[in-house]
Amino acid sequence: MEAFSVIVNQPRDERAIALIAHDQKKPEMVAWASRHRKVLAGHRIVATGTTGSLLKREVPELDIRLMKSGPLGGDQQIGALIVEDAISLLIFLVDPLSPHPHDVDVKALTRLAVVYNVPMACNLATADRLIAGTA
Ligand SMILES: O=C(CO)COP(=O)(O)O
Repeated sequence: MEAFSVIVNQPRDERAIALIAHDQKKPEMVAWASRHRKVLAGHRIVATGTTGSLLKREVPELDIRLMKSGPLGGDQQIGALIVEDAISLLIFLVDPLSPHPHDVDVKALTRLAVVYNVPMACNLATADRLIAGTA
């Protein structure tokens, strides 16, 4: 996949920031990305399908590679990028109050972020602190 091949095998400082939000958290993700667009615009970004499409429309200055939608394997694709050392930061705004058919994929992705020691934010407070520490 083209989106994959332009992200893997990058020098470490060109690794991508991964952005994902569950449906109830998508408005928060758009507002967060908009608030931090100056920092984000200096990075490659990879996102799951629906989150990324929304961000492309609402924050057009961002360079976003779209993966599949989460329920169709997008979380797993981003997990694979973590394994390839292609992700510098994972911002995953999860909705803990709704059921998700692909819950096992969500767990697998967050597990890989822990295994590979990728800085990961699952809520806005942590996302703000992580991006503040990103050049
Ligand atoms: O479901 C998701 C994460 O588990 C997000 O996927 P979308 O961005 O395609 O909605």
